[in-house]
Amino acid sequence: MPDPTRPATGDDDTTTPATPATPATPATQDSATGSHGSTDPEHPGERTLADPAEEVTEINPDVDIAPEDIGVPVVSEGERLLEVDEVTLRFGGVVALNEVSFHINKGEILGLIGPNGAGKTTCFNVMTGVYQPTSGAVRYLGKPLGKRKKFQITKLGIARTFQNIRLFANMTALENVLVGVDAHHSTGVVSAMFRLPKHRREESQGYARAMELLTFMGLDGKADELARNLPYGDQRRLEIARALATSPQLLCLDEPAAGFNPAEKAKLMELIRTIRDQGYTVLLIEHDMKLVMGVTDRIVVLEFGRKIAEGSPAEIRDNPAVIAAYLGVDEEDAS
Ligand SMILES: Nc1ncnc2c1ncn2[C@@H]1O[C@H](COP(=O)(O)OP(=O)(O)OP(=O)(O)O)[C@@H](O)[C@H]1O
Repeated sequence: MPDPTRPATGDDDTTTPATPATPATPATQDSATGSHGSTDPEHPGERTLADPAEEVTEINPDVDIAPEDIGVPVVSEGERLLEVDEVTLRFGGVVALNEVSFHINKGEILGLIGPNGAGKTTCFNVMTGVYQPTSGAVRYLGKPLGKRKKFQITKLGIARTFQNIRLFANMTALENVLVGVDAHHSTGVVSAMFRLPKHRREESQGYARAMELLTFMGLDGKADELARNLPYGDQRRLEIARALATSPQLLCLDEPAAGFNPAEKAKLMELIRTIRDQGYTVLLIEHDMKLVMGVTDRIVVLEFGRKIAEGSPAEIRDNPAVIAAYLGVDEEDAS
């Protein structure tokens, strides 16, 4: 389970191949209090959680942010994009994932839910190369991810955000998105040093792409602000923009609504739907049931590392095993 107090170093960040020169400042929520609009003691005056009084940034849904061609095969709408096949992952005696199988079709929004410690984040970590499964396989576009490293998986078209925001806090909003764009650029150090034409072309295209994504998110006016100075909700949106900058086929969002007030959650639902409508497939871990039920096409439920249910939001809502898992009672008592 990720440490909520951990700094935003980008250590296991699939979208951020480089570590910034200046150590990033944590942009994390106060999980101990769960309070809204709190401040980071090291940076008085900076918000770390969405403030209910804060105006919610409006997105610009008409800006074209469809994934760019990054040279990987693209499957058609409704075809299988990713498959988790009998994946088991052990941490010593802890079986974090126990023969878990499910798949994600191109163009859908799939919810991955379950009580605390169910294995959701571990599942993301297996899908993004942070961990290798003890047994089983993850197949993307029909091929096993095998021992691919995080940056290789990013290049294949899988991007993620984190439960606890991991922006480069001392870089601007624009620079954070440019890091994502750079993930699939092909020119190397020599090209950059001599500013060869191909490098200059990639640079200006990357800048345009990053600005498009910021505009889509409603953050273009804040492009030059340091990530650490952005309101909490904008930091969350910026993290999504950075993930989209890698032009993924599959976008994995790990609790994107954590710390959000109801107005922010409503806007987030609109954002997720719009992202899907622009051609992305979305895998969503989220504890907020209203949001999950309202935005997903299908839901997979984990409990103690096992898949206990899979189906439409309506099916999941009425599933006795799911109700029991959430209420902590026996299935019979829940039915
Ligand atoms: N690196 C690790 N080393 C040892 N155990 C781990 C590690 N990562 C996760 N676990 C354990 O694996 C299980 C699943 O954890 P995971 O974080 O995937 O759950 P989760 O469903 O994401 O929970 P939450 O909703 O609280 O984030 C837990 O028992 C957790 O303690």
